[in-house]
Amino acid sequence: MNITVLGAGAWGTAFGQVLADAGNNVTMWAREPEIVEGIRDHHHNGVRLLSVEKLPDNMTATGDRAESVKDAEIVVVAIAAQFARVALADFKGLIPSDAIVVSLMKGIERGTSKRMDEVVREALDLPAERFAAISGPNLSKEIADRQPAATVVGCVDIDNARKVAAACTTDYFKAFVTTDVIGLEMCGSLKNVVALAVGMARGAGYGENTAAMIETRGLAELTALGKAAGADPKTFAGLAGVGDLIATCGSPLSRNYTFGSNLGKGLSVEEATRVSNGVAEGVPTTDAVVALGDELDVPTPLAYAMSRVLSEGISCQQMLAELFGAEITEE
Ligand SMILES: NC(=O)C1=CN([C@@H]2O[C@H](COP(=O)(O)OP(=O)(O)OC[C@H]3O[C@@H](n4cnc5c(N)ncnc54)[C@H](OP(=O)(O)O)[C@@H]3O)[C@@H](O)[C@H]2O)C=CC1
Ligand SMILES: O=C(CO)COP(=O)(O)O
Repeated sequence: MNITVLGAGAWGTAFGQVLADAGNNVTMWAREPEIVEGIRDHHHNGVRLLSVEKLPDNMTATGDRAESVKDAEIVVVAIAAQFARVALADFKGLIPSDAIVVSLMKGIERGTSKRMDEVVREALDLPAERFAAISGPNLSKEIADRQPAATVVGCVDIDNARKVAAACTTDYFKAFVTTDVIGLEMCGSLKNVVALAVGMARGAGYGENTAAMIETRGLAELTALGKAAGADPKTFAGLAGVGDLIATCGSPLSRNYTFGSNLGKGLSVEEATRVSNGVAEGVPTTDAVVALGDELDVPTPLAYAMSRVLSEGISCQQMLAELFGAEITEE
């Protein structure tokens, strides 16, 4: 198939390699000429994915929007979530009317509290059956190294989910399918907030018990919010839920975990942002989760505590104290 990836960041590029390994013709669209030339002329992304020396031959790049998508059967969006709406507006009318649009993004839009399925569909005026989300424990560097991994493709039209899954299946990358798009979106976005908190506790020197407490309470919070938003609770026990929590909350390869860890070590939000190796989606998503919780009448103590860390600079100890009320409650 002809597949275009919009955004040649770490995951966009690594996923582009998966698609190329699966036998597709892959075109990367990037706005930076240095990245376009690197991929097109040298099969290398020296800005965002240095660990891969040579990207596959069936992978090229362009900075021209119309050219990038003109023959695309699948268009994959891998742009930092808060910029997806504005970036996609420039592609409206250019994407072939039968192409499936796939989002790799894990975030909630600040200001609107909308999930990426909502943002992408609104920006491109796309019917639900032509939208798919991909989410799972997918740390980009490990997948770029072709380590075995799995993910979940979600689309309300299961045949289209299968089509996308087939297009990204290789001997090291396995894709499952679901119709629970909302569940995938909620899992991927909310686990980043949990990873910030776990990273912060780790950076402050706390051990396994504290990490397990935050991950478990975080899972309960994202499950409650997801259910209220219309997700299938089963999704939260799968690869995109527990699976991604384990990967992201346990690895320094995660930008969210590392961002939190730097806060726990005493860096300010500005300092942690400066040293971040790519976008830490949990940072802008935290406030959006609190707003969504208010909207859906679901308590979000973890997201609220992290929002106070990010806006008021409360300590790790204060953040953890915020997770629980004074009264004794059932788990
Ligand atoms: N890295 C990972 O392991 C995984 C990431 N994800 C998700 O995938 C998404 C992308 O992540 P990743 O590739 O790693 O992030 P990076 O930080 O490496 O890259 C972000 C990408 O967004 C682009 N971008 C930012 N602002 C704009 C804009 N205004 N217009 C156009 N493009 C823009 C950047 O372009 P430029 O280079 O020009 O700034 C870059 O291509 C995120 O939502 C993330 O949560 C999901 C699973 C795994
Ligand atoms: O989503 C991810 C792994 O599944 C990547 O996490 P980060 O965005 O924190 O690096």
